[in-house]
Amino acid sequence: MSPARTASPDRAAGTDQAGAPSSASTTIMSARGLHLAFGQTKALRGVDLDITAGEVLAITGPSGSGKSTLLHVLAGVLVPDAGSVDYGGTTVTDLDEAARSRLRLHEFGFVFQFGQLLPDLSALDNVTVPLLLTGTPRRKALAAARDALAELDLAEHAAKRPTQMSGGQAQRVAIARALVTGPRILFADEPTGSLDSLAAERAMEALVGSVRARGASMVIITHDARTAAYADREVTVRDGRLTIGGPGGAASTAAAATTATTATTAGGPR
Ligand SMILES: Nc1ncnc2c1ncn2[C@@H]1O[C@H](COP(=O)(O)OP(=O)(O)OP(=O)(O)O)[C@@H](O)[C@H]1O
Repeated sequence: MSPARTASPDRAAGTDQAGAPSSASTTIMSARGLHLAFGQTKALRGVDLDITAGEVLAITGPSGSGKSTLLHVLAGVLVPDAGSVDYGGTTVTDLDEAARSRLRLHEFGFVFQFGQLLPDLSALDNVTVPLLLTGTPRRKALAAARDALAELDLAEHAAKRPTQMSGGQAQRVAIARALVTGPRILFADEPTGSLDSLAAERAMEALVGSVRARGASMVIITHDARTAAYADREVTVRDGRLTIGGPGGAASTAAAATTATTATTAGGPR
């Protein structure tokens, strides 16, 4: 079993790692005192943030304020100069690149603005890839990928390559690819930024609906108020600091827990 797997919070609903009943507001990721500079540019200047199991958290803020940097540090893509990120009892920021890579592959999912699908592969093969990387046998991986595509209303497009689909369809393939491994946290960086408003709405409905149906958490960066409206909680980054929204305030956590508990597969805005 890889360190990434041992880092996972218990996947059985209702228990924590020690087997005790978990409250609906269990913190699954906790960041403290994050600082990161790129040369003279201080992208993060002391960020504290908690992510609760089952919550959809929007990170908003002006261009260049540090949103993507924060998301990449939380997801173990970047290592901060100071501060720590804890996930399920593992200090992500202490792991080496190989262990962080395993963690990303097994525990996290990623959706980016421009889907970043492999252009020469069909939708089905694109969604199958992460499962093959985690060691899932090919036949099982293909079946799971087909299910994920069907869930996003893409069954009839499975054989198409990304260039043969609309932007919205391709982005939904990217969502299926991010969800097919069953991530506990999905990190989405402007996932609808390249889409027109109708396609963006459809993609967000699919994304939030699928995340809630799985009881996963999502951290979503967005400039768009309509996208942020799907979140349970919103924090704002300015000049590398959180200016609105604390680590995971009681009121917002309770709201997120309520939403997670009562969530259906419908993913409409608040
Ligand atoms: N790899 C890098 N090298 C140098 N500077 C960087 C790098 N990545 C980010 N920065 C700088 O760090 C600051 C924060 O960037 P970041 O991408 O996190 O902002 P953002 O809020 O996500 O912006 P946007 O909304 O425009 O995507 C910016 O000043 C940016 O220019």
